[in-house]
Amino acid sequence: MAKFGFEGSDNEDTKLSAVIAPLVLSYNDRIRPLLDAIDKLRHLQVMKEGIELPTIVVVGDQSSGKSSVLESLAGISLPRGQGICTRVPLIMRLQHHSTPNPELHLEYHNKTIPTNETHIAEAINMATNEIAGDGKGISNAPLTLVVKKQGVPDLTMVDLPGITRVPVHGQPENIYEQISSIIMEYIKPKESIILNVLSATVDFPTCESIRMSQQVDKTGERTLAVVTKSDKAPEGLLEKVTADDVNIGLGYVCVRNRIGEESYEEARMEEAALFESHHLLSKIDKSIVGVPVLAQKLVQIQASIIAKCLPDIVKKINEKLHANVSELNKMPQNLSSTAEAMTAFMRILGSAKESLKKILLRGEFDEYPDENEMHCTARMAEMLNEYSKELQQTCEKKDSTDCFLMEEIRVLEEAKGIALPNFLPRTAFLNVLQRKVKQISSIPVEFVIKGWKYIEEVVIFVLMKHSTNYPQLQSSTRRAAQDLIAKMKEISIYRVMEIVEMEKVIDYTCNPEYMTAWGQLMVNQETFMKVMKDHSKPTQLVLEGFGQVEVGHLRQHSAVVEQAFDMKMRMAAYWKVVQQRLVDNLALHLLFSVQNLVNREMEEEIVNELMGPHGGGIERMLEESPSVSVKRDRLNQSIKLLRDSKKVVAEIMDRITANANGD
Ligand SMILES: Nc1nc2c(ncn2[C@@H]2O[C@H](COP(=O)(O)OP(=O)(O)OP(=O)(O)O)[C@@H](O)[C@H]2O)c(=O)[nH]1
Repeated sequence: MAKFGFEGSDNEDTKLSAVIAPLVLSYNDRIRPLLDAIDKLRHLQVMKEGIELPTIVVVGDQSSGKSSVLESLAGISLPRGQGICTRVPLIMRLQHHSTPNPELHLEYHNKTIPTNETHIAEAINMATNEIAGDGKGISNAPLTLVVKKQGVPDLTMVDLPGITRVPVHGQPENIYEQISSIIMEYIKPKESIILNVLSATVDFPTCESIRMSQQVDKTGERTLAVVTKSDKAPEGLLEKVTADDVNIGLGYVCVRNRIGEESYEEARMEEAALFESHHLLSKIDKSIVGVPVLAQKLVQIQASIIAKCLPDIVKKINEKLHANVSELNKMPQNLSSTAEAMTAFMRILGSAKESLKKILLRGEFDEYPDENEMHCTARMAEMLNEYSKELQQTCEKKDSTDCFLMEEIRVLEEAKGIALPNFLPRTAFLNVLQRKVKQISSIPVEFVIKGWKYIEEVVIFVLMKHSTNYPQLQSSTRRAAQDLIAKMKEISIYRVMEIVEMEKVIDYTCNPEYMTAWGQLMVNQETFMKVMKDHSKPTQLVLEGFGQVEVGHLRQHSAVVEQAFDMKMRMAAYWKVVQQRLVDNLALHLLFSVQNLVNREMEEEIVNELMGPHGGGIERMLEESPSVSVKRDRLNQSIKLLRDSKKVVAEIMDRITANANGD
């Protein structure tokens, strides 16, 4: 109990265990305003905003005596009996009031139904039937019972349906799962105090309610056990509560509830007499027996948990309020004229265009610092590098599988004509070039397809992000972007195929690198030819640009080998130029296309699409989309709720401060 810092001595508790009304004397005045504030917050349903309130939750196995405990505390009759009685969460607000006439009412479905002590059980049953249906089903929609009565402790508790594993006749098959999920919802928050009602007639470790509370409160620091039916099973009760096999951090209170048609006062007298004179029960310490002790403990626990949770509640209310107000401010204004709609539309297009310029053209990604996919210039550079590497690797792979110079020799043999032998036939060179280009011809096309796919994803993401507040614009905007990019991709593919085709049929460069590279490669020719002619020399040699090659097989082609070597070296020098051109041209083309897309064509295409037969026109922006208006309503409601809640907690905090200052 020290965990919550409770005050009050055992002696005081002992005195209270005598039959007295009111049940709790001293705490009410101090606790009442705090509890009222929490009850007001509960009534405002601040829990809907994810803010948990300190709550005493009553759990227990079916027929363990939960309702009986509550009626003992409230001094009224609740529906009691065999089988399931509590079918909805019953929020019970007990309030001491000074007038002798009790006032009772039920609150549910936004209505208040006054009732009285005689008809309360009946009224609860009717309300339960209205909430959960006439059968045996259960519901998690709560029913509130307010009891204002002289002498009751100021306490708010939630009684939950009793846990049962076996559905009784007429109950749904999954009754256990339904009840467990309601119980879990209430006992999980760390702000909840679990009042675990255990019947003295059962073995505590076998109780389902113990199993459940242990799941959420392992150390038991927020669990208090009430042992009912002490009169029915007095043997061994003292040992059971002393042994504490089930880890109850806040301790045990043994009670004897009202039995049969006893009046409330009679029941209290019977209970006091039982614990006073029963030969076994009288041995239990008086600080842990009787309903008055239970009332006292609950009031203390409630006060300390409220005091502990209140600052956090205030903080959470303020945070949520702030977050919701700024979200509402970010929402679009309601547009009322075409001019306003046009301005909003142009603003969206303008901001999307600026965003795309930044990420696609200028490489500024301050809007998306953590989303690597949106760092477009870097991603496109990576794609280009990969493409360049793939071009190179594909050629090298092919070269390494062929025997050195054999392709050139074959082509030269076929290009032979009646002509002077030392002229390199151009057709042979073009033939080899064609084969090489053919080997890599699909790579540039795949590159542009991949590039456009990426650009499309980025463009659509940015457009959707900037038009989130106008979902009615999004389908035509998306369509326009997709159509435009599809068109541009087609053009790119055509253009790339043309570039590849040019490389295939024409051999030209003005790049001086070609001559330089050829010159460097030809330095090896003399050594190579010596090996060809002098059969005593080793047939392996290292050639600049080719590494170690085997040349023995070429000695039988001495007529063309020199020419083949020359052709290979020309091709090697020229191929570097071709590869470079294929990378440079595609990079220039793609960047140029992206510039056109962002700077000119996108805007035009989107406007045309929106104004076109399927676009719906700019007027569509005037109709607020249902999702936006639902969101606006939700935010407004939530802001109102939080403002009301803030007022409630502000009042109580002012009071606490005033008290602390001794006002
Ligand atoms: N002898 C005796 N009987 C008790 C005591 N407490 C409860 N009962 C009886 O046990 C039965 C079940 O009590 P309820 O209070 O309806 O139990 P419950 O846990 O609210 O039941 P459900 O909500 O339906 O699960 C009733 O017949 C009560 O009269 C007690 O201290 N002594």
